[in-house]
Formats: sequence, structure tokens, C-alpha cells
Amino acid sequence: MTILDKIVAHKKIEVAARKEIVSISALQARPLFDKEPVSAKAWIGSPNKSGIIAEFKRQSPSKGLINGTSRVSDVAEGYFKAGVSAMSVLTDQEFFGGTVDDLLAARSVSPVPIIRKDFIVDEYQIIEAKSIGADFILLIASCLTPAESKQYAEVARNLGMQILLEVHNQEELEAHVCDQMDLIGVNNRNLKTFDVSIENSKKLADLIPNEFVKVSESGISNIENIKELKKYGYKGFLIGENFMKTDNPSKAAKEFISQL
Ligand SMILES: O=C(O)c1ccccc1NCC(=O)[C@H](O)[C@H](O)COP(=O)(O)O
Repeated sequence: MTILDKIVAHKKIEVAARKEIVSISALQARPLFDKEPVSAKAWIGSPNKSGIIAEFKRQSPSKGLINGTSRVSDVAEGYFKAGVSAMSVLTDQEFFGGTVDDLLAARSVSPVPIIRKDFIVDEYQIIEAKSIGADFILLIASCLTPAESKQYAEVARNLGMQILLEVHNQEELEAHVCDQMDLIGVNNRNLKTFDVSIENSKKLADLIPNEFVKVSESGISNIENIKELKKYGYKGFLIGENFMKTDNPSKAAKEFISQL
């Protein structure tokens, strides 16, 4: 069983339990449900912005504890002031130590597009994402069938949110890309070995149709990586650990962005 299999199995149980506690109509009644989402495609694809999607990540299966002290609201405000193009908030508790309250806290201090970074396996999570003020959602090809990817993307679109489709290889890309997606992310982390290599983004770049904003995800640790990835057409760069492993993630993001 891979780590992704374990995460997905746990997620299905978790979502079934949450549905029993908070109904869909209760989610739809929350004040943030009616907030107009900000366009991630516009912010991340803009040549006038940094393209950095800075993540709030306390822990991960590959690294264990990364940051047990930073407050999400401080980091979110700092990331915004540092000039990020978007923020990623991990809301998975079991494997990443995140919560939906983290996203709510980030939302309350930051106007940048915020992605609910989770393992979406049920429409309920998309409605929940809207109810906590997320602007876009992540769909991970390796957790879904192509039909599910398309169906969940339609649900998100109908709620005004955009979709970042994450792929690891050519097969996933060819099977899951469809008109309903907005941004295509190539994950540089091999989820079997946890090795990271930006070569994966380079390898798949030309296979991503031009209408999608290209995002490179994971293992980005220096400015040289960004310069290299830009040559391959990448506009978005998802960075978690490189900022979160420091005492002051938003200061690290500010220093990083100032060098772009
Ligand atoms: O980060 C992990 O260990 C991980 C394990 C299993 C599934 C997903 C995982 N990471 C999620 C992410 O997508 C990363 O948090 C994100 O791309 C940022 O990566 P990094 O900059 O390397 O922290």
C-alpha cells in the first residue's frame, strides 16, 4: 500500500464522518460560501506577479515535523506582504497536521487566491472548500479516475472556484486533462520514494496544452530552480518546506521573492 493509498483510505472515512456532523445545507449557509472567488489563473499567470504559491505546511509524510510553532495567520499575512501570487493551505489533519480552521485563519488576513490543499475524494469537500473561503481547489490525478476529475472540476466551476490538476507523469496528464481544468501542476515528488527532482516538470512541460497555466510543485529550494522552470513555460511555483522549515516562513518568502 502506497502512502497515497493510505491517505485516500483515511480520507474517505474522515469525510463520511464529517458529513454526519455538518450537512451540505449547513455548509451552504456559512457566510463565506457566498464570497466571490479570486482568479488563481489571473494572479499566478500574470507576468507582473511573482508566481510563487507559498504553502502553510506543519508536517508531511516525507519529512515529519517541519514547523510546530508558526501561526497560520502570521504566515498568511506575511506571505501576502512578501508578494506571493497565491497561498496553499493544507487542510488534511491526519498526515499534514492541518485543519479547515487554518484556511479560515489565512482567509481572514489575506486577499491572495487561496487553494484548499487536500486529497479530494468527494464532492462534499469541494462544497466545504467554498464554505471556508477557498478560491481554488487541488485535484490529484493519482487519487481519482478521469471521470471523477472531470466531475469534481465541474462541481468546483459551478461554485465559481478554479481547479489545479496535479499530475506525476504523462499517463496521468493525458488521461485527466480536460477543459474543466484551469491550472496544471506537475508534482516533482515521487510519492513512492519521496525523492524530488524538478526534472519531472521539465520532462512534462511540452505535453501541457498552452491554455492551462503551468505550475511546478514540490522540491523547489532556490532561485536557480525558478529560472530554469520558467524556460519551460512554468508560471506558478508551489513552495512549502523551503519556507516552512525556517523560524520565520514569511521572511524567507520575502527574501526569496526579492531575488526573482
Ligand atoms: O510532502 C509530502 O511528503 C507529501 C507526501 C504525500 C503526498 C503529498 C505530499 N506533499 C504535498 C505537496 O504537494 C507538497 O506539500 C507541495 O507540493 C510543496 O512541496 P515542498 O515545497 O517540497 O514542501
